[in-house]
Amino acid sequence: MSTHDLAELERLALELAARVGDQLPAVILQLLKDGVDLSSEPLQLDCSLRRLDDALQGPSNQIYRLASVGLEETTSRGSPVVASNVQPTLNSPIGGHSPIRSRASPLLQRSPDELLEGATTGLATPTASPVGQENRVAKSRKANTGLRVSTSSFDEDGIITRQSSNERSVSLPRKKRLPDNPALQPSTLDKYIGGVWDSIYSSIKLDPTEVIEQWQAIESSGQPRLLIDTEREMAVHHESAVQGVFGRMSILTRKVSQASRTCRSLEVIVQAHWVRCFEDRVADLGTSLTREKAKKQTIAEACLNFSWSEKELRNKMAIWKGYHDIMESGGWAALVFAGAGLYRFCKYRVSFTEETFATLQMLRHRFEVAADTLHPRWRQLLGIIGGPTERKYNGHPHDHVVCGASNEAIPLPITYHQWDKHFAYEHLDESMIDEEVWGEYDPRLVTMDTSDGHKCQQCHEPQSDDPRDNRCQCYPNLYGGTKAGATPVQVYRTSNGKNNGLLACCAFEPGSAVGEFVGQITSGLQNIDVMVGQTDKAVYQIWQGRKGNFTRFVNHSCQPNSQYERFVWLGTQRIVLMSMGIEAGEEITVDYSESYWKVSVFCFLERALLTFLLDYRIWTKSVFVDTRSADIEMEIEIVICSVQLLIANDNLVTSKSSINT
Ligand SMILES: C[S@@+](CC[C@H](N)C(=O)[O-])C[C@H]1O[C@@H](n2cnc3c(N)ncnc32)[C@H](O)[C@@H]1O
Repeated sequence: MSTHDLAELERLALELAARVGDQLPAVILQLLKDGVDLSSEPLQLDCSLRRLDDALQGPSNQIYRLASVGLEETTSRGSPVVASNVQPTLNSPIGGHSPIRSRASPLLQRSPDELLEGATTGLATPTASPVGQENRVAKSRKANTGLRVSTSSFDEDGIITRQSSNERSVSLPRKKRLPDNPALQPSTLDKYIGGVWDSIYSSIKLDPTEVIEQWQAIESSGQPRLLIDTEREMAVHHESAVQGVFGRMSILTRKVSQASRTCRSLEVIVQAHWVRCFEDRVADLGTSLTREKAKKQTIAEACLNFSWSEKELRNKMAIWKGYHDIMESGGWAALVFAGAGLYRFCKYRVSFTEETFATLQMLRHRFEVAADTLHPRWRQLLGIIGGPTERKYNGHPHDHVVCGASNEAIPLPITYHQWDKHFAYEHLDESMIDEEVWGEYDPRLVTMDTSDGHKCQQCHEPQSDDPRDNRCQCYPNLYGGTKAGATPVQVYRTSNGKNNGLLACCAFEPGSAVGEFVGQITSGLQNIDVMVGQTDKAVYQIWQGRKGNFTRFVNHSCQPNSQYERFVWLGTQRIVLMSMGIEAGEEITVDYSESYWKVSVFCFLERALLTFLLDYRIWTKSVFVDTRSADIEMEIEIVICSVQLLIANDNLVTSKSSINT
């Protein structure tokens, strides 16, 4: 077959796929308008080829089913969540949903018999036309799609699991009833742990130098330098000066708040440590006195040093003992990063049970991994009590894989050594273009009118990286210049054969972004896990095998708690992992079996048709695409009028096709 024929075939396959992709949304919309409930039964899209010679023999001709794609999730599941911020786009055949998850097309490995049986296929890789494209084959790992949600609240890894699959619905979060007087409510363990994660992943900077700097600034001039400058500018009193004052005051307030937060951590460190010293002193006196007398004498000594009454001291001690116990089980990070609820947690002691301390012990290394990697100087605070100030976990937060109950975290590369002794992973904040493939071109660029600046395709508000100009609030934690700090997720070691997975440390509201799918923008990879992106101009792959971000560790589940969404930021397509309601402590999962590629019928058909035509050298007249549910049966017939695709004779003739539905 000549190159020209191949090109013609490819063009034909693309055209067919485009037509199917174009018509499908309208067909589904029409069905919805006709009142057909597409959510009650699974919909199926079948793609078949019929041999022309069979067709000529009559209606009993053999139909070659190429692939079968369930459509139910594209019409029902995603909609409620995305309704608020995702509009259908031209590029997604079924309403702006997920791009596809690509694995090598099983079609490529199938025998004609298997094809005739019409087995459901996997995903096809796209045809892109980047510079220097080559087929690079890498090791393939098969996804097992059998993950089911169990019923316990904590599994053996200390991971929260769902109570029932029904909870996985995408309804918006229910508002919690506020307690009558929140300030007086005792803090529960969940709230406490949430507070620790919140502050570890917040922008606070726990570092003794913060306190020293502020103190020195006050001492040297009577008041902070920042304020003196500010007042000078205020005298001028024109608009930019007011703005300047505001800016400086914001910085001063931030620094003093940081210093105050650091002081609070220092305070609880010394108070918890004081309890340990108290116990030592009691033990020391206990060598010559009864324990009761030893304790009484130690309290008397302390009252003298603090200048407090015994009652006052005992009240404080009760709280400090709480700090000490938390530190003993959850480690120093559990105490140092405790949120505002720490005092109440220890005062009411409602959750001071064995289970609580077992849970904190389980989280100890997880807290430490996050604290050490995100706040490299936090352990310096322990210097105040002569504690160890050296970091245990260095590098990037996701260089460490946290393990089940109370085990130390292990280095990420070790978890891949069974497949690759030299495994290394480079953490990226932004995707990188594979220049060998795309040169200078970014295949994620979409065609759009920017005469009026960049407008969001979903909310239609102006987009900008400068937060003062940006009005798009679609995924505010990812785009718009007010990026939050690190995402509260950790790589964890699963115990059920999935190798690593991704854990949520904090809850993610339905519809909020967990993160962007970041990796190497490439093309032409086969037999390897890649995400396929598609714009009106190009089809590209995002590969995360050796570089990327944490979305690389998201496993498949048939009852996922997140999904991928296309989003265009400043004219460049992004793929965002969006929460469908993720609880703190839960594994983050997506459905990357059929549901990813089923929405991109376009890519799938394109490859399926092409492969079939090329491999089996048949000539065809019609392609049928059916959508079916249990009670409705319909058929979208794509009739290619007088197509003569005579590949066997190396003689390719095509004519214009038309589609009937
Ligand atoms: C994107 S990676 C996810 C992270 C992966 N578990 C790891 O350790 O690198 C996809 C691969 O994870 C594995 N995987 C994902 N979900 C799975 C599941 N539910 N059951 C078994 N393996 C799964 C498969 O090997 C798949 O090719």
